[in-house]
Amino acid sequence: MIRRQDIGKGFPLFFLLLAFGSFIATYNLVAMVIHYRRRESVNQLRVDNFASGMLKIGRLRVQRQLFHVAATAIDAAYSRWQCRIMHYWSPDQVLVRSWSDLQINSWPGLQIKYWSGLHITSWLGSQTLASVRVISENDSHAQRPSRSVVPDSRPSATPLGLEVGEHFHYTFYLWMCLYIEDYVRRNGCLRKPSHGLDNSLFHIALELAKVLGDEGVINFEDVVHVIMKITDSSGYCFHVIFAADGRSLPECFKLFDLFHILTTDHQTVTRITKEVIEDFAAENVVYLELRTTPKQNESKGMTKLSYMKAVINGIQAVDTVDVAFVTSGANNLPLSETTPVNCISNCNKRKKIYVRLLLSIDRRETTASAMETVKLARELKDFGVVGLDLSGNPIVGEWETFLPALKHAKEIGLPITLHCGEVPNHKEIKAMIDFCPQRIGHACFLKEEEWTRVKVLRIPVEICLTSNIQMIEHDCAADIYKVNHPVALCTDDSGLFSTSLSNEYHLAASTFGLNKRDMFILARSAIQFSFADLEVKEELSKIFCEAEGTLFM
Ligand SMILES: CNc1ncnc2c1ncn2[C@@H]1O[C@H](COP(=O)(O)O)[C@@H](O)[C@H]1O
Repeated sequence: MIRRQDIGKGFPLFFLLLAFGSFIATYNLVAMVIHYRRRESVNQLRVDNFASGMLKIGRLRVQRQLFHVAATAIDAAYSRWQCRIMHYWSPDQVLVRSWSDLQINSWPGLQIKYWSGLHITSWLGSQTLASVRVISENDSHAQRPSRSVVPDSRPSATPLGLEVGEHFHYTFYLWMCLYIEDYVRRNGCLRKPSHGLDNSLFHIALELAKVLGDEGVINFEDVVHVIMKITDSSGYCFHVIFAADGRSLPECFKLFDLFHILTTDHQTVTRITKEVIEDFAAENVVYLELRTTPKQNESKGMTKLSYMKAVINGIQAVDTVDVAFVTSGANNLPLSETTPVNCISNCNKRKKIYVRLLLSIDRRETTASAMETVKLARELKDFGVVGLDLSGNPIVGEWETFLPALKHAKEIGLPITLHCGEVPNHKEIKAMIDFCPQRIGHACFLKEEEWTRVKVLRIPVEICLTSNIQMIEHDCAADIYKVNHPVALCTDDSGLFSTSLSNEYHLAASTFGLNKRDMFILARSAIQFSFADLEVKEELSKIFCEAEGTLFM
């Protein structure tokens, strides 16, 4: 028999549960409304087929600044519940190629099966997620399934992450909260998982780093953390892979050094170049200024010239889009094996991308080596090389070392862009501004008076929002944008920072408060600051003109 007293005792608990239930229901409702509002506003900016392409942001609904990968090692009810919600909220699941060849070495036995991007709204908050399926070998399936045994098909209609099929023992949830960066660098653009791990050079980087570690060339343990940014947390979330978060500047340069050891053979250089261009073209980028440091590597028979030939071969190897990179009169140049690739025919059917190259002088170089790069740039002027860049670890090297080469470049009419103010070295910042380069990049640590001079001299600024998060924090980027100072959005090292140009525009839209037309104008204005010749600039203007008609009819 239930006593009156007991009923009285149960009441507070009942109300508590009722209140909690109502809270969750209200939260979900509000989160859902906010999510769809956001989604609508982003969809207003959707310009997937935008001929000029720079603004393709439809797929980006990323609000957070960091990139996390959380992994569940169990097929618990909680995970299932989350998967259900993930599935429910993801009418537009995206399958990003098969990752089935990936083996993550630091997790022996795991093989990624597939990946898909999702959006989740729950009491945990509204987030963009992705699910990665991996296969374990550490179980009754002692043999690693061969490719044919593991079909590459996308998941069936069952909610993602729920089917614990023959080979599925783990479900990974990726809290994909990408963040922003800026201009394009070849090695920094090594493909990352989001582009398909079959091709991931990060994967190769790990493999090769292991080999080099075994050979005693590097200390594997030192670099593996930088490559994978491993963070071990307890419980069901046990890993973070390929995270872009928290990589410090010195770590970035450690990674660059590793890339250089790993990728500095002709074949890899060609491959990376091709992939970078394809990735940008896939984003509808119509003009790509790719910068790279010509490298010498005696053990591989590599000279700065042969390095550049490998880059040019990479440009030529692109077959998914038409690439225009060779200027007229190229036939007399020293690269006899390079055939000009241009897209005159079929342009309406195939995407076309203009690719131009900037040769970087690394801050570790000597004056003589910098001078060699300038001469090479002049030699390759008709092979898409349009200018020079000074980059590299900002705490290494002296401005005076590179000055003679840069002065020479100026004299022979090669445009120059400088990594300026990546660290607060005001003596150098002043000298760089006084040099009056055609553009500066990064500009994270400029003082008020330095900004004033940049503005007075109208030196265009390459804004790399992801890479230079300080520019957002200190409102510099928004400030210079608002006063109509010439700026160009760039990606810096898209692979390293897990970004894309679309992502940069998306970020700029939220940082600067841009609407679709503002973004269009911002993208178009970059034409004048590009180092392309007049002919290309006119072509680009035409593309934008056509796009304007389509976009703002
Ligand atoms: C964080 N922002 C940055 N600041 C300064 N230098 C950077 C950079 N990002 C890239 N590089 C420079 O570009 C090289 C990689 O491309 P390449 O091997 O030349 O194609 C790096 O080694 C570094 O020197």
